[in-house]
Amino acid sequence: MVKVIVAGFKGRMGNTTSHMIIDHDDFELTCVFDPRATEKNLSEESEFKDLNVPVYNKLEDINTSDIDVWVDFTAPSSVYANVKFAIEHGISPVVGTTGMSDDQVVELQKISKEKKLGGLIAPNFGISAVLLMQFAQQAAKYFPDVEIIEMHHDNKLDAPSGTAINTAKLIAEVRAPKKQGNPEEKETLAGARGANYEGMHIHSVRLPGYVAHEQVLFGSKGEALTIRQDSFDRVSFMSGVAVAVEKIQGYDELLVGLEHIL
Ligand SMILES: NC(=O)C1=CN([C@@H]2O[C@H](COP(=O)(O)OP(=O)(O)OC[C@H]3O[C@@H](n4cnc5c(N)ncnc54)[C@H](O)[C@@H]3O)[C@@H](O)[C@H]2O)C=CC1
Ligand SMILES: O=C(O)C1=N[C@H](C(=O)O)C[C@H](O)C1
Repeated sequence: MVKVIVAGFKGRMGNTTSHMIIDHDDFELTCVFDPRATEKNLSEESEFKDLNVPVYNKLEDINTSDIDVWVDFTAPSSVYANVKFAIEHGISPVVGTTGMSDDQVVELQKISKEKKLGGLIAPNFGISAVLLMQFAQQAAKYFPDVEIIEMHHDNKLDAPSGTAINTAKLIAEVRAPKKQGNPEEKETLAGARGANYEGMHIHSVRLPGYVAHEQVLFGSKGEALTIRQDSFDRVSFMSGVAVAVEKIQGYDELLVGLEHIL
């Protein structure tokens, strides 16, 4: 039985993940954490009324003695401190929260390596997004002119999305830096061309009704290729989270990308 804490359990992803952990035969929801929580036990919530799961709202109060895996769906401002805390207490992190800097990820990888502790940061747990990133990397070898459009619900805190940044990073591994478009182009409205990652433009759309969607557009002489994925529901991320929770203790370093454990 894998003993799991869900950080950010009061949020959209944290709630969906808590249900998945509870329903999974091989996982036990040991406790949950969210600074927004006022209850002391999950049983105080009607949807969890038959459970006995301690609730924490302060990091330093968490009883870390019997937790194997820390699932984090919190916020860009808190994820680094949470994951560092987990690693320092020998708990394998499975991290979906986006918005960490490259330096923060490198620092966490260093601490994990010293402790020989398995962990995963996945910019996206959806298989459609993992495949989109792989297909996009493959296509970029032949189509170096590319733009990324990511579309999300309007409560999202970070832009561009972690998935869009990761897509651009994967493409950059196979594509020489390139300035796209007309060298003389000028924005008559600031931001019109979006963010720029090594010459690739990334556009962020935020709209009510959307969940998580991405398009990668490639253009060449007389032809174009568009790759698109859609997460219509947050359950789409759960099989990826479950695989990570199940397997992550078998590794001895902090990996980035679900594809490394599939
Ligand atoms: N990797 C993936 O596949 C996915 C990643 N995400 C990412 O997960 C994160 C959470 O997304 P949502 O659930 O939509 O956000 P949300 O805003 O619904 O939930 C975040 C929760 O974290 C809590 N929180 C804030 N600070 C905290 C802390 N220090 N410790 C513990 N909990 C804390 C908040 O009170 C809130 O309940 C975002 O960064 C989002 O981009 C979302 C969907 C899929
Ligand atoms: O905030 C979200 O919702 C999502 N965040 C992740 C990201 O930033 O890429 C993953 C997915 O797109 C949903």
